[in-house]
Amino acid sequence: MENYPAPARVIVADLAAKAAADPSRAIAYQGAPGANSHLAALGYAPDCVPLPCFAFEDAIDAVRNGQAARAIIPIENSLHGRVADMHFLLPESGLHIIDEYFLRIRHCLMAVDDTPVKSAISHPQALGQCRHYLRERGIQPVAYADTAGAAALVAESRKPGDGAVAPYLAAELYGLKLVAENIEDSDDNMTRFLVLSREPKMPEPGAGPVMTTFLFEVKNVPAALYKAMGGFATNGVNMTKLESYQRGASFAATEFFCDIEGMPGDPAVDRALAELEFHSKWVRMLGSYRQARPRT
Ligand SMILES: O=C(O)C(=O)Cc1ccccc1
Repeated sequence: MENYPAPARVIVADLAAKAAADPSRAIAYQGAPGANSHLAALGYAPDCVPLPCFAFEDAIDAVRNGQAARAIIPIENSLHGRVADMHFLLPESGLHIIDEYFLRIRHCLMAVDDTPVKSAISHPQALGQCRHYLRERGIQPVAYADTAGAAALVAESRKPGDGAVAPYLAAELYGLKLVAENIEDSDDNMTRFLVLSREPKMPEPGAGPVMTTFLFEVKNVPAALYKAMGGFATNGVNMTKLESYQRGASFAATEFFCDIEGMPGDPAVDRALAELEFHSKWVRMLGSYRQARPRT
């Protein structure tokens, strides 16, 4: 609680008390009340209690220790790429991906008064999504833990010329004046969120395909990745994401974050995963869930 700027603490305390009264309704997220992840929790489950957590690890711990039934974590954005390093957070978390959720991200510039804004404080992802708007006006981006936390900080410091880039709700919660709305550099500014749970869950019935997300590390031999991927091609399993990421001092891009259509138990998927495992040092399944937005 003490990590948050003072204007956010009373709201955080209220939400924490509501979550403690009924953890089954609580959805933990990283950030202060009014952050995009707060909006995502309410959009995904309107009757939930959004539980603000200062760091991603705190949101994951809240699910692990039973303070919240689920966590909702931003993973990638259509304008600015990867948001959270889930491949670092998830494997050791012991949690399962049970759903995905897409939120249209709308950024507002807000301040305590009408002084021209010289610095915009916000989450690096939000600053990156408004890069052209800020640059064209000579506004200096300043990184902070999250968007709404930045708004609470501006409301607390009341320094003339400081602004925050945050959702409209944050301006309301922390009593800031709106300088501009929808300052993101493109209209199709979407963030994909993953919903995490202690227990795996069968994908909900629905029109879209089932998705499965997993991590793997290929053996460091020629053509290992090519051969590891071959099983998906020969079995007709559609791969919608393959991202390499760096972990450890090897600096060899051999670890990957992958999304496919289908799930274990599908014969074609099982055959493809068997070939993947043969050419990999390890494979870590993170969860299966219904596709929430078609991959066009
Ligand atoms: O800081 C927030 O509002 C977050 O929830 C993180 C974030 C920031 C920008 C886009 C999506 C999520």
